[in-house]
Amino acid sequence: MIEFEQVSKVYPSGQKALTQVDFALGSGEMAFLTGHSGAGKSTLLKLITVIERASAGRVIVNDYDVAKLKRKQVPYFRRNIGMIFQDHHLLMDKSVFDNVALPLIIEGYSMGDIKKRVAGALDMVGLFGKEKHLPIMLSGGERQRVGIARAVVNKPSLLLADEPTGNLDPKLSMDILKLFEILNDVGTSVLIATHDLGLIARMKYRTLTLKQGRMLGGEHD
Ligand SMILES: Nc1ncnc2c1ncn2[C@@H]1O[C@H](COP(=O)(O)OP(=O)(O)OP(=O)(O)O)[C@@H](O)[C@H]1O
Repeated sequence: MIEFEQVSKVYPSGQKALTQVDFALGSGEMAFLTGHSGAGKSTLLKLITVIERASAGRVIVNDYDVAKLKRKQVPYFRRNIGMIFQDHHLLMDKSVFDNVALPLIIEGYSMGDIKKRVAGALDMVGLFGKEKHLPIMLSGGERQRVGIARAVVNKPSLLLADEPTGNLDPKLSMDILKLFEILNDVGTSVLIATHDLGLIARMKYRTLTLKQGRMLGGEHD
């Protein structure tokens, strides 16, 4: 599903973000990615989604060697990856329905299909009935769940989350992680970048640790 072979990333400023990183995330696996601020977590996720490209090494995602993807192939490649952000990146002037429907509209689904899938995604995150609300009318945890519904509405095989619980209290954080578990149970691969060691400790998943751009060898439960 994801394979990094000796991957390094140096930004044009000269800043080294990742150095010779090797790791693999298998199909259907769920893992945490952790490390101090500036360790390279966001950069690693950006290499997977081809927001950034590696300076050296090989990144393979869903059987694609991403270095070989042409710029115009990237949007198609990304359809199979759901992305969740700490600050949810919702369109604040659009309803919950419109926010969640966005990936399907871009992909050209029919309105009938869109309604069915959006309803299913909102049901899964416990927001059924809130389609017409604007994000401003929702709590922080609810907004985050709208972001999750949007990320999974087109049933991607891989879900990436960058500090998805950063602004949430422990109870809400746990609720969000339980949602990831539900998605993982139906076969979605999930990689969650987080600082929240307390959260990691409470879950029994593999943990990948970055330190100053290097992946530490020992993986622990
Ligand atoms: N666009 C960029 N241009 C130059 N340097 C960058 C850029 N993005 C990140 N960096 C640098 O690369 C290093 C890794 O940053 P990255 O955002 O991947 O870390 P992180 O582990 O996600 O940190 P945080 O937990 O604080 O979000 C840092 O030194 C950062 O300053």
